[in-house]
Amino acid sequence: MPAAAASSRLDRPIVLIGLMGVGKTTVGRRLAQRLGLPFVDADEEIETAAGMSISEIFATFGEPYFRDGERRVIARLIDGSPKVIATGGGAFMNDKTRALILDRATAVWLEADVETLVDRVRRRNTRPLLQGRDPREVLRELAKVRNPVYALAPIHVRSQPSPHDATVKAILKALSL
Ligand SMILES: Nc1ncnc2c1ncn2[C@@H]1O[C@H](COP(=O)(O)OP(=O)(O)O)[C@@H](O)[C@H]1O
Ligand SMILES: O=C(O)C1=C[C@@H](OP(=O)(O)O)[C@@H](O)[C@H](O)C1
Ligand SMILES: [Mg+2]
Repeated sequence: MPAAAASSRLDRPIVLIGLMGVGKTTVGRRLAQRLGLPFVDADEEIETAAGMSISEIFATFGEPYFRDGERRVIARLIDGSPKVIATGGGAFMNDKTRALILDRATAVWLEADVETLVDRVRRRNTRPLLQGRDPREVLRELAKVRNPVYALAPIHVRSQPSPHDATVKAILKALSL
């Protein structure tokens, strides 16, 4: 791609979407470093704004309240200035949030098979949707419902096995950067 077209990719925020454990937060941070752009994790922003963890928000106010806060936070983050934004796995499922991302950002769907995700979510057991349930079963169900919606993103990248930098490289290639 010509340099001008490639750099226009960076005029808008890059937004990572995909299932829990695929690497949006960790890979997003490294991608931002590599591009010299700010990095923001939407879940962390929500936690800071609420003064509570995601689990506490779900337990105290319920998922619909969280989704509304998530939509408002992402709307604020997509302010046009170039940056890398990692979303939580459910953000792109909200019609308004998705419309906003597709309209004002470059959405990158990071995908991995369910067995890889199960292995990765084991490392941090704070995700409320996985509490008290078999993660494999939940992730299989979510993949079935969500993957066709994630597929609306213009860019699709398979998460590579460690090191994370291989995934960063795959994203840069897909973005022609
Ligand atoms: N490409 C990768 N290879 C190996 N482990 C990874 C990779 N990407 C992410 N991980 C690991 O998987 C776990 C979940 O990653 P995280 O960034 O929190 O995912 P998400 O934000 O999509 O839920 C973390 O322990 C992270 O280090
Ligand atoms: O898939 C989801 O609905 C969720 C994913 C989580 O973020 P990660 O995808 O970063 O784990 C977090 O937003 C919340 O637990 C809900
Ligand atoms: Mg995350």
